[in-house]
Amino acid sequence: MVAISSEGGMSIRDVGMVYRRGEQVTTALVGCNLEIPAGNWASLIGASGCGKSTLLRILADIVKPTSGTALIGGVSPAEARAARTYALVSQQSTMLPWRKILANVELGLEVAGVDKADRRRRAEEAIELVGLKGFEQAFPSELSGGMRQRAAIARALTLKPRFLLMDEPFGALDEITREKLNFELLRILKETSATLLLVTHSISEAIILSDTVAVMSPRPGRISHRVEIGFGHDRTADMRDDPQFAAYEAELRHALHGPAPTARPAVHTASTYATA
Ligand SMILES: Nc1ncnc2c1ncn2[C@@H]1O[C@H](COP(=O)(O)OP(=O)(O)OP(=O)(O)O)[C@@H](O)[C@H]1O
Repeated sequence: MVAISSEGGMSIRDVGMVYRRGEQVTTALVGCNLEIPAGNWASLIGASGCGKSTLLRILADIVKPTSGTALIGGVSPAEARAARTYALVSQQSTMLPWRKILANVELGLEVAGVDKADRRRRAEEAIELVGLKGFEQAFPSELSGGMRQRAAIARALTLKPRFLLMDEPFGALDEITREKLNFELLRILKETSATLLLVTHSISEAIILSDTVAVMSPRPGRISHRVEIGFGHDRTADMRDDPQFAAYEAELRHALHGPAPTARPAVHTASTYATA
Protein backbone atom coordinates (compact mmCIF):
# COMPACT_ATOMS: atom_id res chain seq x y z
CA MET A 1 0.00 0.00 0.00
CA VAL A 2 1.37 3.41 -1.00
CA ALA A 3 1.46 5.94 1.84
CA ILE A 4 -0.05 9.26 0.84
CA SER A 5 0.68 12.19 3.12
CA SER A 6 -1.69 15.11 3.43
CA GLU A 7 0.96 17.72 2.70
CA GLY A 8 -0.25 18.44 -0.82
CA GLY A 9 1.16 17.03 -4.01
CA MET A 10 1.40 18.43 -7.52
CA SER A 11 -1.59 19.59 -9.46
CA ILE A 12 -2.11 20.60 -13.08
CA ARG A 13 -5.58 21.99 -13.69
CA ASP A 14 -6.86 22.86 -17.13
CA VAL A 15 -3.41 24.00 -18.16
CA GLY A 16 -2.92 25.38 -21.65
CA MET A 17 0.25 26.71 -23.20
CA VAL A 18 0.70 28.73 -26.35
CA TYR A 19 4.21 29.74 -27.34
CA ARG A 20 4.51 32.86 -29.47
CA ARG A 21 7.72 33.74 -31.22
CA GLY A 22 7.21 36.58 -33.68
CA GLU A 23 4.66 35.39 -36.21
CA GLN A 24 4.98 31.83 -35.06
CA VAL A 25 2.32 30.56 -32.70
CA THR A 26 2.60 27.03 -31.25
CA THR A 27 -0.21 25.58 -29.19
CA ALA A 28 1.77 23.17 -27.05
CA LEU A 29 -0.83 22.18 -24.42
CA VAL A 30 -4.62 22.29 -24.15
CA GLY A 31 -6.77 21.41 -21.13
CA CYS A 32 -4.16 19.34 -19.29
CA ASN A 33 -5.18 17.85 -15.97
CA LEU A 34 -3.05 15.77 -13.64
CA GLU A 35 -3.09 15.27 -9.87
CA ILE A 36 -0.10 13.67 -8.16
CA PRO A 37 -0.76 13.08 -4.45
CA ALA A 38 2.10 13.78 -2.04
CA GLY A 39 4.51 10.88 -1.92
CA ASN A 40 3.35 9.47 -5.25
CA TRP A 41 5.42 8.93 -8.35
CA ALA A 42 4.13 9.86 -11.81
CA SER A 43 5.58 9.79 -15.32
CA LEU A 44 4.67 11.57 -18.51
CA ILE A 45 5.16 9.74 -21.76
CA GLY A 46 4.19 10.77 -25.27
CA ALA A 47 5.45 11.48 -28.76
CA SER A 48 8.27 13.94 -29.26
CA GLY A 49 6.95 17.51 -29.16
CA CYS A 50 3.69 16.68 -27.35
CA GLY A 51 4.53 19.06 -24.50
CA LYS A 52 5.98 16.85 -21.75
CA SER A 53 8.89 19.17 -20.96
CA THR A 54 6.58 22.17 -21.19
CA LEU A 55 4.40 20.73 -18.40
CA LEU A 56 7.46 20.07 -16.29
CA ARG A 57 8.84 23.55 -16.98
CA ILE A 58 5.51 25.05 -15.88
CA LEU A 59 5.77 23.24 -12.53
CA ALA A 60 9.41 24.33 -12.21
CA ASP A 61 8.42 27.98 -12.80
CA ILE A 62 10.55 28.25 -15.92
CA VAL A 63 7.55 29.17 -18.09
CA LYS A 64 4.09 30.42 -17.14
CA PRO A 65 1.05 28.65 -18.58
CA THR A 66 -1.21 30.75 -20.78
CA SER A 67 -4.26 29.30 -19.05
CA GLY A 68 -5.09 27.11 -16.08
CA THR A 69 -3.32 26.56 -12.79
CA ALA A 70 -0.28 24.61 -11.65
CA LEU A 71 0.29 23.97 -7.97
CA ILE A 72 3.24 22.34 -6.29
CA GLY A 73 2.74 21.55 -2.61
CA GLY A 74 -0.42 23.63 -2.66
CA VAL A 75 1.32 26.82 -3.79
CA SER A 76 2.23 28.36 -7.15
CA PRO A 77 5.44 27.25 -8.85
CA ALA A 78 6.93 30.72 -8.15
CA GLU A 79 6.24 30.33 -4.42
CA ALA A 80 7.57 26.77 -4.46
CA ARG A 81 10.72 28.00 -6.16
CA ALA A 82 11.20 30.68 -3.48
CA ALA A 83 10.65 28.07 -0.76
CA ARG A 84 13.01 25.65 -2.58
CA THR A 85 10.59 22.76 -2.19
CA TYR A 86 11.39 21.18 -5.55
CA ALA A 87 14.46 20.26 -7.55
CA LEU A 88 14.79 19.83 -11.28
CA VAL A 89 17.09 17.26 -12.86
CA SER A 90 17.38 17.10 -16.63
CA GLN A 91 19.30 15.14 -19.21
CA GLN A 92 21.59 18.11 -19.69
CA SER A 93 22.27 18.66 -16.00
CA THR A 94 25.71 20.16 -16.05
CA MET A 95 28.57 19.95 -13.67
CA LEU A 96 31.00 22.84 -13.53
CA PRO A 97 34.13 21.23 -15.04
CA TRP A 98 36.56 23.17 -12.86
CA ARG A 99 34.93 22.13 -9.58
CA LYS A 100 35.39 18.73 -7.97
CA ILE A 101 32.32 16.54 -7.45
CA LEU A 102 31.94 17.54 -3.79
CA ALA A 103 32.08 21.24 -4.72
CA ASN A 104 29.61 20.68 -7.57
CA VAL A 105 27.18 18.87 -5.28
CA GLU A 106 27.48 21.70 -2.75
CA LEU A 107 26.59 24.30 -5.36
CA GLY A 108 22.83 24.50 -4.70
CA LEU A 109 23.44 24.85 -0.96
CA GLU A 110 26.05 27.53 -1.61
CA VAL A 111 23.56 29.53 -3.69
CA ALA A 112 21.00 29.03 -0.90
CA GLY A 113 23.47 30.59 1.57
CA VAL A 114 23.94 27.48 3.72
CA ASP A 115 27.08 27.70 5.88
CA LYS A 116 30.16 25.77 4.89
CA ALA A 117 30.15 23.01 7.53
CA ASP A 118 26.47 22.27 7.00
CA ARG A 119 26.75 22.17 3.23
CA ARG A 120 29.76 19.87 3.37
CA ARG A 121 27.85 17.46 5.62
CA ARG A 122 24.72 17.52 3.46
CA ALA A 123 26.68 17.14 0.22
CA GLU A 124 28.57 14.15 1.66
CA GLU A 125 25.28 12.56 2.72
CA ALA A 126 23.78 13.03 -0.76
CA ILE A 127 26.93 11.66 -2.42
CA GLU A 128 26.67 8.56 -0.26
CA LEU A 129 22.97 8.19 -1.08
CA VAL A 130 23.65 8.09 -4.83
CA GLY A 131 26.57 5.68 -4.42
CA LEU A 132 29.40 8.07 -5.30
CA LYS A 133 31.33 7.84 -2.04
CA GLY A 134 35.03 7.90 -2.83
CA PHE A 135 34.63 10.22 -5.82
CA GLU A 136 34.23 13.49 -3.90
CA GLN A 137 37.61 14.78 -5.07
CA ALA A 138 37.26 13.73 -8.72
CA PHE A 139 36.58 16.23 -11.47
CA PRO A 140 33.44 15.68 -13.59
CA SER A 141 35.57 14.75 -16.61
CA GLU A 142 36.98 11.82 -14.61
CA LEU A 143 33.52 10.25 -14.14
CA SER A 144 31.35 8.24 -16.52
CA GLY A 145 28.11 9.70 -17.87
CA GLY A 146 26.08 7.65 -15.38
CA MET A 147 28.23 8.82 -12.47
CA ARG A 148 27.88 12.45 -13.55
CA GLN A 149 24.11 12.01 -13.68
CA ARG A 150 24.19 10.53 -10.18
CA ALA A 151 26.16 13.59 -9.07
CA ALA A 152 23.45 15.80 -10.60
CA ILE A 153 20.83 13.85 -8.62
CA ALA A 154 22.95 14.23 -5.46
CA ARG A 155 23.12 17.98 -6.05
CA ALA A 156 19.31 18.07 -6.39
CA LEU A 157 18.89 16.03 -3.19
CA THR A 158 21.06 18.28 -1.00
CA LEU A 159 18.19 20.73 -0.74
CA LYS A 160 15.96 17.91 0.54
CA PRO A 161 13.26 18.68 -2.02
CA ARG A 162 9.74 17.43 -1.38
CA PHE A 163 9.23 17.36 -5.12
CA LEU A 164 11.52 15.99 -7.78
CA LEU A 165 10.95 17.08 -11.38
CA MET A 166 13.02 14.94 -13.72
CA ASP A 167 13.21 15.50 -17.48
CA GLU A 168 14.71 12.45 -19.21
CA PRO A 169 17.35 12.21 -16.47
CA PHE A 170 18.76 8.93 -17.82
CA GLY A 171 18.06 9.50 -21.51
CA ALA A 172 21.70 9.76 -22.51
CA LEU A 173 22.78 6.59 -20.73
CA ASP A 174 23.18 3.04 -21.95
CA GLU A 175 20.46 0.51 -21.07
CA ILE A 176 22.39 -1.25 -18.28
CA THR A 177 23.39 1.96 -16.48
CA ARG A 178 19.91 3.31 -16.95
CA GLU A 179 18.24 0.31 -15.32
CA LYS A 180 20.72 0.40 -12.47
CA LEU A 181 19.97 4.08 -11.86
CA ASN A 182 16.22 3.41 -12.10
CA PHE A 183 16.46 1.12 -9.10
CA GLU A 184 18.81 3.47 -7.26
CA LEU A 185 16.30 6.25 -7.80
CA LEU A 186 13.55 4.03 -6.37
CA ARG A 187 15.63 3.52 -3.24
CA ILE A 188 16.26 7.27 -2.95
CA LEU A 189 12.58 8.08 -3.46
CA LYS A 190 11.64 5.70 -0.67
CA GLU A 191 14.28 7.12 1.64
CA THR A 192 13.31 10.74 0.99
CA SER A 193 9.51 10.30 0.54
CA ALA A 194 9.74 12.75 -2.36
CA THR A 195 6.91 13.20 -4.85
CA LEU A 196 8.13 12.55 -8.38
CA LEU A 197 7.15 13.76 -11.82
CA LEU A 198 9.34 12.15 -14.48
CA VAL A 199 9.41 12.75 -18.22
CA THR A 200 10.65 9.74 -20.13
CA HIS A 201 10.53 8.17 -23.56
CA SER A 202 10.86 4.69 -22.12
CA ILE A 203 7.69 2.77 -21.35
CA SER A 204 9.50 0.30 -19.07
CA GLU A 205 11.26 3.10 -17.17
CA ALA A 206 7.88 4.79 -16.68
CA ILE A 207 6.40 1.57 -15.23
CA ILE A 208 9.39 0.88 -12.97
CA LEU A 209 9.36 4.41 -11.53
CA SER A 210 5.66 5.27 -11.31
CA ASP A 211 2.42 4.85 -9.46
CA THR A 212 0.71 6.59 -12.37
CA VAL A 213 1.83 6.79 -15.99
CA ALA A 214 0.13 9.63 -17.86
CA VAL A 215 0.12 9.36 -21.64
CA MET A 216 0.02 12.58 -23.64
CA SER A 217 -1.57 12.89 -27.06
CA PRO A 218 0.45 14.42 -29.91
CA ARG A 219 0.52 18.23 -30.14
CA PRO A 220 -1.39 20.04 -28.89
CA GLY A 221 -0.72 17.88 -25.87
CA ARG A 222 -3.28 16.78 -23.34
CA ILE A 223 -3.34 13.84 -20.97
CA SER A 224 -5.17 11.25 -23.01
CA HIS A 225 -4.74 8.12 -20.91
CA ARG A 226 -3.62 7.16 -17.42
CA VAL A 227 -2.41 3.82 -16.20
CA GLU A 228 -2.20 3.13 -12.47
CA ILE A 229 0.77 0.89 -11.69
CA GLY A 230 -0.22 -1.31 -8.77
CA PHE A 231 3.21 -2.50 -7.67
CA GLY A 232 3.38 -0.46 -4.44
CA HIS A 233 6.70 1.09 -3.43
CA ASP A 234 8.67 -2.07 -2.57
CA ARG A 235 10.01 -2.74 -6.03
CA THR A 236 12.82 -4.96 -7.16
CA ALA A 237 14.24 -5.81 -10.57
CA ASP A 238 12.03 -8.95 -10.54
CA MET A 239 9.01 -6.75 -11.20
CA ARG A 240 9.88 -6.88 -14.90
CA ASP A 241 9.20 -10.63 -14.91
CA ASP A 242 5.72 -10.18 -13.47
CA PRO A 243 3.09 -10.83 -16.16
CA GLN A 244 1.36 -7.67 -14.95
CA PHE A 245 4.42 -5.69 -16.08
CA ALA A 246 3.94 -6.94 -19.64
CA ALA A 247 0.23 -6.11 -19.39
CA TYR A 248 1.03 -2.50 -18.37
CA GLU A 249 3.57 -2.29 -21.21
CA ALA A 250 0.99 -3.47 -23.72
CA GLU A 251 -1.64 -1.05 -22.43
CA LEU A 252 0.78 1.87 -22.62
CA ARG A 253 2.04 0.90 -26.08
CA HIS A 254 -1.53 0.70 -27.21
CA ALA A 255 -2.34 4.11 -25.70
CA LEU A 256 0.70 5.62 -27.43
CA HIS A 257 0.53 4.00 -30.82
CA GLY A 258 -2.95 2.52 -31.18
CA PRO A 259 -3.67 -1.19 -31.50
CA ALA A 260 -0.80 -3.38 -32.65
CA PRO A 261 -1.25 -4.48 -36.25
CA THR A 262 -2.55 -8.02 -36.31
CA ALA A 263 -0.34 -10.44 -38.17
CA ARG A 264 -1.70 -11.19 -41.62
CA PRO A 265 -3.18 -14.70 -41.47
CA ALA A 266 -1.16 -17.14 -43.45
CA VAL A 267 -2.98 -18.27 -46.56
CA HIS A 268 -2.68 -22.00 -47.02
CA THR A 269 -3.49 -23.39 -50.37
CA ALA A 270 -3.45 -26.96 -51.44
CA SER A 271 -0.03 -26.36 -53.02
CA THR A 272 1.39 -25.21 -49.66
CA TYR A 273 1.10 -28.72 -48.43
CA ALA A 274 1.79 -30.46 -51.66
CA THR A 275 4.49 -32.99 -51.43
CA ALA A 276 6.61 -33.92 -54.33
N1 LIG B 1 10.52 28.11 -25.84
C1 LIG B 1 9.72 27.69 -26.83
N2 LIG B 1 9.32 28.55 -27.78
C2 LIG B 1 8.50 28.15 -28.79
N3 LIG B 1 8.03 26.89 -28.91
C3 LIG B 1 8.41 26.00 -27.99
C4 LIG B 1 9.27 26.34 -26.90
N4 LIG B 1 9.47 25.24 -26.15
C5 LIG B 1 8.77 24.24 -26.74
N5 LIG B 1 8.13 24.70 -27.83
C6 LIG B 1 7.25 23.91 -28.70
O1 LIG B 1 6.22 23.35 -27.91
C7 LIG B 1 5.96 22.00 -28.30
C8 LIG B 1 6.16 21.08 -27.12
O2 LIG B 1 7.55 21.05 -26.80
P1 LIG B 1 8.13 20.22 -25.55
O3 LIG B 1 9.59 20.43 -25.52
O4 LIG B 1 7.35 20.55 -24.35
O5 LIG B 1 7.77 18.73 -26.03
P2 LIG B 1 8.29 17.32 -25.50
O6 LIG B 1 7.11 16.41 -25.48
O7 LIG B 1 9.04 17.50 -24.23
O8 LIG B 1 9.28 16.90 -26.67
P3 LIG B 1 10.53 15.87 -26.67
O9 LIG B 1 9.98 14.53 -26.24
O10 LIG B 1 10.98 15.86 -28.09
O11 LIG B 1 11.56 16.41 -25.72
C9 LIG B 1 6.88 21.71 -29.48
O12 LIG B 1 6.16 21.92 -30.67
C10 LIG B 1 7.98 22.74 -29.34
O13 LIG B 1 8.48 23.12 -30.60
